[in-house]
Amino acid sequence: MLIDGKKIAQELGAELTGRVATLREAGIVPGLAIVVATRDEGAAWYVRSLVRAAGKLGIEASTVELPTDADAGTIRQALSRAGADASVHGVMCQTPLPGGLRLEDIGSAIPPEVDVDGANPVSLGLLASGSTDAFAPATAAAVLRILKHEGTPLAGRRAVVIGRSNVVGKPAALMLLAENATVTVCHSRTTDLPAVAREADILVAAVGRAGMVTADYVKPGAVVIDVGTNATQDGGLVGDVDTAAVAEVAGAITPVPGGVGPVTTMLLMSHVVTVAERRSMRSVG
Ligand SMILES: Nc1nc(=O)c2c([nH]1)NC[C@@H]1CN(c3ccc(C(=O)N[C@@H](CCC(=O)O)C(=O)O)cc3)C=[N+]21
Repeated sequence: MLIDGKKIAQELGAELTGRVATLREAGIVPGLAIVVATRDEGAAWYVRSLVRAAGKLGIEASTVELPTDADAGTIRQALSRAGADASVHGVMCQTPLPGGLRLEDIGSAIPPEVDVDGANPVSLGLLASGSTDAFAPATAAAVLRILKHEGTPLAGRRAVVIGRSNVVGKPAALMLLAENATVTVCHSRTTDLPAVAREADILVAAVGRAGMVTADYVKPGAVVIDVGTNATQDGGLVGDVDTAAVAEVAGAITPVPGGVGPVTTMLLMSHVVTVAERRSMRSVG
């Protein structure tokens, strides 16, 4: 069975429209600032998608375009400036960053309160310690949202995450752990990866290698979440999973496109709206 991420995103969008309307009635316009210091086509696509989604929902999205040779100091300054703006409820920084910079190096400039894509190491630490105040990266949050939407049991079940990045693999593993799954995190040094993956009731693929996860990685009936967004030569998009082959074995699988991506976009919006709601509650007292 293919999981319809677009439909889940639409449901989230309908719920968000109501929450934004309530805020706007109180004179609050949720605002998202996107700092862009990359010419990466995937990032450019995502920025356009975010701006479009924000527009539909009544969220004010602004982009801060930096030169592609911007250094860490320049990016950090743009992030903290956006974070200090009272009309901004969410700040995110597009990756990949220029000059080999890592998101971990600049993410600490985003105040944790408005860190809607979980880029500040403090947010990851809060997530690890079980706090619900911090935001997980939207992509990792999308993995969990899809599993919950599908009613996939998590407690006591075996989850295997392939990939250990700070933006997907690690936070997704922490969130699965918080749901009482038994979690294994695999990576490039894992021995006999297919055998480990085959133990999974829930398999999350976040490696960034097109079609790497084949049918021999999958236990019959497992739920497979494909986080990969790999550009193909003809301008298309494929995941980390060989979807057609794995769909024959899996109980359910997210396609690419139309799986994790659309849910990610909506959850980023949802995080912005949550910050606006939190701030409005505080100002009421
Ligand atoms: N700090 C940061 N956080 C990110 O989450 C982040 C980022 N930087 N930089 C760029 C990548 C890319 N990314 C995508 C999100 C959704 C789709 C998406 O929704 N794609 C559509 C299809 C697109 C198509 O067909 O071309 C889909 O999957 O259905 C794609 C790509 C988030 N990224």
